[in-house]
Amino acid sequence: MDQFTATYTDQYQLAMAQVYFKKAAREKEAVFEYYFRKLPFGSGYAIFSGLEDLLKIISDLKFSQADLEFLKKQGFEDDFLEYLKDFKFRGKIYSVAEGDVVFPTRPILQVEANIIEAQIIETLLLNLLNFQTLIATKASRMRLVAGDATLLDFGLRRAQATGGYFATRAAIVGGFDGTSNVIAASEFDIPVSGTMAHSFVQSYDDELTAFRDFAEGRPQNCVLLVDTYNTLKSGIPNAIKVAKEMEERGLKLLAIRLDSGDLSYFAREGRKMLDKEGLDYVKIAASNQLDEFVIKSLLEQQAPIDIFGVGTNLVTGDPDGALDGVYKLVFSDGKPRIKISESIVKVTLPHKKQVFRMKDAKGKCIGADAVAMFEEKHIEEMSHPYEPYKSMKVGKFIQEPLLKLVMENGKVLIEKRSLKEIAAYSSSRLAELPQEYKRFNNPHIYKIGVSERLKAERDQLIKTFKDKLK
Ligand SMILES: Nc1ncnc2c1ncn2[C@@H]1O[C@H](COP(=O)(O)OP(=O)(O)OP(=O)(O)O)[C@@H](O)[C@H]1O
Ligand SMILES: O=P(O)(O)OC[C@H]1O[C@H](OP(=O)(O)OP(=O)(O)O)[C@H](O)[C@@H]1O
Ligand SMILES: O=C(O)c1cccnc1
Repeated sequence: MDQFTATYTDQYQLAMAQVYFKKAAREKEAVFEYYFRKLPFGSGYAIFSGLEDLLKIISDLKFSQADLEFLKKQGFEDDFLEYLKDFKFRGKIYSVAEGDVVFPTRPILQVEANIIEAQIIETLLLNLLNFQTLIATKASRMRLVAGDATLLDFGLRRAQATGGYFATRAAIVGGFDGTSNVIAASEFDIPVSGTMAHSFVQSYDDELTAFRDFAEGRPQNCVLLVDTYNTLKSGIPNAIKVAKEMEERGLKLLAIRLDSGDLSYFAREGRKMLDKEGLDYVKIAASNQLDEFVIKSLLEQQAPIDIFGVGTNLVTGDPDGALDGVYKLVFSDGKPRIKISESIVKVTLPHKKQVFRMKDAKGKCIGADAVAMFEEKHIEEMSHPYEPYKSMKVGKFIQEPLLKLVMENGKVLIEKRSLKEIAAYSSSRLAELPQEYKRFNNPHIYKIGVSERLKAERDQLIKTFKDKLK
């Protein structure tokens, strides 16, 4: 993660920061919030990912000497560069826990800092959180349909350049079991695994010798790719021969991999052929442009596939190129701030806030979160954010506050969790979400409400701006 210095940002952040600096506004306090507007993949929920990376990077963030020299050449002024030399993020961050299920239009994370620091970290924050949340959500959809099958990330080669690194991490948060990506596995302590490529088989004059040599070189966790020439007539029979030879040496072939054709048909035929030879322990792995829909379909066809290797569609978040997460100013210099728009959906909610998840007496999520003023502890009624006559009494519900202080004075406050722990937390939060929000077709729309106080504050602010324009 060494590539992240404070110039991992857009130039306009620095242009604004220099003006704040010159106008002696550098101690001006600001609160920005992170949220997204639209769920990706037609999903009924998203999985929040990337927080721990973000906090770690922010806590170490500085401008290098080379950064300062570059900025000088761009015309930034000496006194400002002198200030940047000692730049450190010293603010607070409140956030939803990494791995939690999250929904559009309500704050997931809040930054409270002086305005220069809060502005400089914007691009980095959006870059990390939008991407990982997108990929963790995609991975989670595959986990939902894959049941007990093993899910492996094979995506590095298809990822948008270095994005593959964080895509692997996010895939694990979303419920994948392992990866072929060695650097990410080593950095994030993720189980690493893999099979063999077609080139290995092609490089030999015959498939059987290729399989024998591979099994010799990789006696544990050996997986043979069986579709280079002919899956049923050559690949699987040769794999069976090698599996038998391994048995003679006290070893076990782990799996065969199918990478083309009708995966359900080949898996069924392959299973029969292996079982007939007493090789019922040999697993079947499948790959080839898989996604949540193909995995769901294969399992509905009762394809006996134990391991799915997923590349392109996972790490590129197909078909959604990006999560549209934004970072908006909601409070500064002692005053609430609002962005007015012709489109009511784009009018921001002012003030530092808290978000409550509504739960019934048994602790089950009822499918609603309410956004409130930060000071509010319990709310009686929540209103639809835009539709004036829609509201709901919520006083009787357990109200779980979601935004917790995770950074103070630039220091990370939360204990580092392993990815396994984050993934387990994510899965437990997803289990609390009723089924209707998890289906692929027309999922139920999760309710996001605003407290009466917050709504009144917003409406008053809109009125003030409208009155000014009269
Ligand atoms: N039984 C099945 N049910 C649903 N989808 C399947 C099934 N078998 C394979 N698929 C998926 O259908 C697509 C098939 O892709 P394609 O037509 O390119 O076949 P292919 O076998 O890869 O062809 P080629 O031999 O040229 O590589 C892939 O996304 C694959 O995962
Ligand atoms: O289809 P994806 O979900 O993106 O999964 C990854 C794909 O990458 C590999 O193919 P590639 O042709 O790159 O290499 P190979 O010769 O090892 O098959 C692998 O065999 C999968 O087909
Ligand atoms: O290990 C594998 O089989 C693998 C790894 C990356 C991409 N495709 C396949």
